Amino acid sequence: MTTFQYLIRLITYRTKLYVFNALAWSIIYLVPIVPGLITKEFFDSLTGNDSLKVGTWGIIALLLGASVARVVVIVLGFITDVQFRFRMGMMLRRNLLQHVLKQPGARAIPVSPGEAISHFRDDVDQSEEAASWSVDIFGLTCFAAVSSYILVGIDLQMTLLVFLPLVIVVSVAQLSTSRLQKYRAASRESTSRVTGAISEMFSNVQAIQVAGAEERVIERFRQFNDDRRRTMLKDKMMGQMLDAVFSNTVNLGTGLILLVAGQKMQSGSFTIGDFSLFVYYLTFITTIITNVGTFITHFKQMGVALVRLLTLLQGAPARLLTLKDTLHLREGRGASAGNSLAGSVAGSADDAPPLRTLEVSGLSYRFPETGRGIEDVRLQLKGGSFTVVTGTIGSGKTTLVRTLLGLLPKDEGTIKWNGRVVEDPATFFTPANSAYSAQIPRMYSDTLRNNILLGQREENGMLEEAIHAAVMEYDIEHLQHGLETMIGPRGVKLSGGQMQRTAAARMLVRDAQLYVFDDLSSALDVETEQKLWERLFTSRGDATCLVVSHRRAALAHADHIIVMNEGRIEAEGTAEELLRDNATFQELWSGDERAKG
Ligand SMILES: Nc1ncnc2c1ncn2[C@@H]1O[C@H](COP(=O)(O)OP(=O)(O)OP(=O)(O)O)[C@@H](O)[C@H]1O
Repeated sequence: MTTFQYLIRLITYRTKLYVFNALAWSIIYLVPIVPGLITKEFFDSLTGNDSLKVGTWGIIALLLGASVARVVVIVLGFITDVQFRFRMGMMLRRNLLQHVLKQPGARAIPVSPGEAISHFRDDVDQSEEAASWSVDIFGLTCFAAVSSYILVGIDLQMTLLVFLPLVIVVSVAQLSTSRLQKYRAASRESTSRVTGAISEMFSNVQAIQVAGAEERVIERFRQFNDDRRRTMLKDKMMGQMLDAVFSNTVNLGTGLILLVAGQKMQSGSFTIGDFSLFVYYLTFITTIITNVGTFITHFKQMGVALVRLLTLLQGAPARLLTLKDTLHLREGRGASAGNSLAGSVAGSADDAPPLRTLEVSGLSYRFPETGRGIEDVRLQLKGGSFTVVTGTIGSGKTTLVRTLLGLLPKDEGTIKWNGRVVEDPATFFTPANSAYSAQIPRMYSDTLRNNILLGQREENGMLEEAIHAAVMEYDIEHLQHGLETMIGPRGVKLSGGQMQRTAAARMLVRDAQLYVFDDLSSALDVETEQKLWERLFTSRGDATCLVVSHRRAALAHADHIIVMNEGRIEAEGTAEELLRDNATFQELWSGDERAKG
């Protein structure tokens, strides 16, 4: 999509509103024509050349009337402009958000959260700005057409002198736009890096402290800021230089007109009224030149914003950005697409039939950055079984469960629920079909209760059961406000083990047919870990469990164990079989023993 096509798509999002806005602003720009003519009339009345003959008070009344009319249309223009800009900006943000929400959870955005926020905020604002300024171009063109008609009628040569600067400035602006575009892109990039670094620092405070990396992190942050200062300076300097060129070209034109007008007035071919009209319109022509330049600048910057917004789409068609839809994410296209997806295969997220078998065949996913991941994974889970995926560090355990659940987009492979293909795992593997707890659980700045429930209604003692199964009851007793204790970024910091068990409770509080745990017990002491797996094993009822772990306490409960190595399944079987036949498993088993010892 070119910048121009993007602009057109933004404009046509609410065509009527845009036309109304353009009309309002055309009137705003045209209204000054009238006071110009009235002022000419006034000066001509002094020399007896006036044609209206309304007297001084009549002229004052006309000027007042024109001013009031202008104020009214300006208010109207701002109302339409705000309406148009808001809708356009919200449409872009909505479409971007909808796209991000539809992406596999683990690859929803291709940049850091800080950078993504900057795209949502600044690049959308930039696009709004350019589309909004395009309205002014209509008004300015109308003003230029009507005023030049009037001025040409008075004196062609003088009129050319008025409009000459316009041509020069537009040419200069055109020539320098590619450089401005480059500087703008660089300043945006460096701002994103600073925002991204702040976000990373705040979310990794503990890791930075533990690694004693404060100095290095601050040094890196300083470099980013220095870089930003340099690029911003270039960007601003270029902008200011263009501004200076715009205004000085106009001043030069003004000087020329004054010189020529002086000679003509001496010769009597030019009245004082004509002179006042030229001078009066010149002020507005200055605005025209500046505003045309501003629009060109905004248009070029919009091109930069478009490229950055498209990165958030991660290769999806550019038209997604400007799809015309209701601003509510839950209504219209979003909701209908969700229903049809879920309904097409293996039932919707709420009504999948009881799980008898979950089959995975040929499942592959390679991270584009490293080319590593999982390759041709084939496995089968029986309904009600307890399967543990184990393997050395980096062998692909997390990638396997994430690809299975649709959190990573599979490159190849089929997933079947009771023999029926699951077309969209991301939509399908959600409660009440499936629940998942990630390796690094996320906690929110809220009460422990809300962190577990995450919007789920509390009913039938499910919360207490989940807390018990997750071995959390002792911890809750010892927290000052129990379940109402504020945790997360601005509350009590939970230990790694408490976070893992909170995540387990969060998962268990949801009824699901398939529970997927990724490394749930790595931060637990031996006794708690033992208790946790026992309780999970007994409280899960008929549910099927897929557990990523290399811990004996988990392996001991497994009906079936899958050993991963280098992204592939190396061996499968019971603990007994694998202990007998598989060297990797023997190593993992004894490694866990050593870790405990
Ligand atoms: N975000 C990522 N980008 C690029 N490569 C990745 C990413 N995450 C994992 N990998 C690579 O994919 C491979 C599998 O990683 P994965 O995290 O699935 O292993 P794992 O067995 O779960 O390891 P661990 O026991 O440390 O959790 C590894 O080689 C890893 O380096």
